[in-house]
Amino acid sequence: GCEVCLQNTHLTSCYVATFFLKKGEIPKWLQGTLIRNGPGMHKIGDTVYNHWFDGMALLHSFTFKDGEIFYRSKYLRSDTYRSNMEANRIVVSEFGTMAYPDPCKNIFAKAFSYLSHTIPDFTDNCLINIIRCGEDLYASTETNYIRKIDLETLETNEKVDYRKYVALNLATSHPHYDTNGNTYNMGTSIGDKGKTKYQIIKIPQSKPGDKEHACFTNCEVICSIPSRSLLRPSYFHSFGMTENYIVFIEQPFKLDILKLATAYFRGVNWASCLGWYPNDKTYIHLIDRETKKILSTKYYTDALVVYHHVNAYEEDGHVIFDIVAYNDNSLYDMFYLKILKLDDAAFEKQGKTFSSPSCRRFVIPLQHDKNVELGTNIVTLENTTASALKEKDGYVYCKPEILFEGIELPRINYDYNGKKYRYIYASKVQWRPVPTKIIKCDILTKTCYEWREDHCWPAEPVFVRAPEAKEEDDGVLLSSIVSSDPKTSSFLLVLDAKTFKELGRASVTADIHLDLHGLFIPEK
Ligand SMILES: CC1=C(/C=C/C(C)=C/C=C/C(C)=C/C=O)C(C)(C)CCC1
Ligand SMILES: [Fe+2]
Repeated sequence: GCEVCLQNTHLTSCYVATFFLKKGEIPKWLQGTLIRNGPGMHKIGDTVYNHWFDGMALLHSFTFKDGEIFYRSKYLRSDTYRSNMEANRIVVSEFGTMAYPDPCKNIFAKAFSYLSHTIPDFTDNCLINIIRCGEDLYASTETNYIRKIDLETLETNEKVDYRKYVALNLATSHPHYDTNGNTYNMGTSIGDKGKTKYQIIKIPQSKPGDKEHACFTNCEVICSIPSRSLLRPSYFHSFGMTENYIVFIEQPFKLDILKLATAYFRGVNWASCLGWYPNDKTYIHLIDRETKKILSTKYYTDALVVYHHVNAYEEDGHVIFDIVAYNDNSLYDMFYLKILKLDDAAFEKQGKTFSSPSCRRFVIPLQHDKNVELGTNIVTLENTTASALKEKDGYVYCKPEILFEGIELPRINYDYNGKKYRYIYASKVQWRPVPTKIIKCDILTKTCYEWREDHCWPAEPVFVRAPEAKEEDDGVLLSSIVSSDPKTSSFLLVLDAKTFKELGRASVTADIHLDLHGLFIPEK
């Protein structure tokens, strides 16, 4: 293991391994590849990144074939990776680390040339997720770049720049998909004619005979939402989508564009351009997918920070959405490597506490009687304590119901995305950001199943539906488990999603890295 970032830094080339130790049974119907992404290298030459989200993207995959599992891992060959390797030091800036490409040249001359561009050229170190656009898979981060990858070999292909097709400087790593194969994503357009706006885009499915990148050339802006503040658009990591609406949360965790434009010059990292405004409101925007318009009612809630939407759906004239939210912005600070490295005692002593995530349900009434008195709760749905109080001037103050405490990296059976659903699969976090358990939460009964084992750090659990699934939880849950004990190896865990019983596991000879997100691609 690596003393800097708690994981191996030696996987510089393709690592292919067959699992050597299998316990239990992997269902024969499970055919396909789980492909995942996350930071894997935090030291290059003598230089070290500051933040866990800075590490060079390391792809890995678990291929299931007739009850056997094959493992493969490979660093994403981004332009960033190549430049860093060639220089044998960090030369491209990442979220938490500012880098200067050429130390021999005058830093100020460099800074001025960056300033003249306002928005600097961001990294293509796509370390967060794997997304599907058309027929192709891409590694993604939150800048304007995504990198096409090969599912089978994990090789890196071309770089796609969203800006060539739509006005987007940042885009999320958590798109949505519909059953026709279209992809929906959201991002931020900065400084285009002085107008900062959020954009919802639709990347259409591929059709036979399509040209290369047809899905991007045919990409369509569904809706533009003006930012409340031109110089401080809200930061966002994901969004929600129901059958008829898109849910966008404009939170008081904001990106300062002037700070961003001068960060090189000032020698500070991108992370320092994010600001938390606890006295501001959090605005909830609902966008009608049919009319492409934002609903005029001004729904809002108290200041919060959200990264992951869990799911959203409509019921009896309400939009219901579940998110994992925090009371402040401490999460990104917790992932500085100097904090992650601390042992429990030192962690406690450094004073900063980690705002614990909670899964919150918001219930938004789409219509209400115009004559109801101010202060009335206009939620008419039963079985929820979430409320929406009518206020003057078209404002509605929404108060969530807390569904579950201490969960992150939520996943669902994606067949139920946008629909009424019952189960959330997630990682359970206690008072440190590294998860120690996998959990299944039943929203209906408010009960949970948990899986844990000593020295095990489980990754985000991915649900895969069984072939003839009848119920929402008919399927398996896949999670790669990193062992924090050097004597035991890492493994892939297969749980029965219904009972949460272990079906099987397969240990790998290679070190598995702690990752972020991924996708299961069924065998065609
Ligand atoms: C490089 C870069 C960014 C990168 C953000 C990243 C890499 C965020 C990762 C978030 C994760 C992994 C959250 C998990 O919950 C910004 C700030 C968007 C804008 C400036 C340039
Ligand atoms: Fe995420």
